[in-house]
Amino acid sequence: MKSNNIILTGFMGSGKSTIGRILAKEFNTYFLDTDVLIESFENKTISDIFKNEGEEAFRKMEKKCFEWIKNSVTNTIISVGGGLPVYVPEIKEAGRVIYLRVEFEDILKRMNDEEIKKRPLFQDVKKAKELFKKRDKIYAELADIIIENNDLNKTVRLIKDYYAGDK
Ligand SMILES: Nc1ncnc2c1ncn2[C@@H]1O[C@H](COP(=O)(O)OP(=O)(O)O)[C@@H](O)[C@H]1O
Ligand SMILES: O=C(O)C1=C[C@@H](OP(=O)(O)O)[C@@H](O)[C@H](O)C1
Ligand SMILES: [Mg+2]
Repeated sequence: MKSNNIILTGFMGSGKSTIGRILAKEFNTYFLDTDVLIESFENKTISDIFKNEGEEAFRKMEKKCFEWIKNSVTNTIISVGGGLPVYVPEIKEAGRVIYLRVEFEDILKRMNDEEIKKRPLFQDVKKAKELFKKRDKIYAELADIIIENNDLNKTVRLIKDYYAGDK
């Protein structure tokens, strides 16, 4: 299916959900966030899923969520959880993939306690840094475009310009 979706990937805290919401307004189109979808499908928070059912169960939910998106969603801005491309490498089948890249040290600066609390895999900063190093290459390999997301407005403008050039 030719979907016209735009998929935002990147590490936890790189700004996928924030930028996705803004882009959907700018493009006057729909917005989906896989974490929000999973929480709603399961009627549980991500933290509770990790705590009570474990990461493997969460990855199965992500895979199911992705399959649904791939088969049913078009013309939508989709922010995916930071781990999804690692476990669902066929992500490109559902749309154009943009990697929102931010250096780990900069992510750390923008994450407050509340943001950290929501993310089970960000509880140990050393482990999160190791995860970032491993995933950075994977995100880059699976992306159609890589954007250094330091300045929110600049990122939105770059993505808009990129799509304007497409038409
Ligand atoms: N340039 C930026 N782009 C997007 N979010 C930013 C930026 N700078 C700071 N933030 C903040 O970073 C935090 C994490 O953003 P979020 O969109 O939830 O990330 P993700 O969905 O990638 O985990 C939010 O509190 C957001 O307001
Ligand atoms: O990187 C990961 O493995 C995860 C990222 C989270 O989403 P964000 O990238 O929006 O924080 C969420 O899906 C879950 O906590 C696992
Ligand atoms: Mg998010």
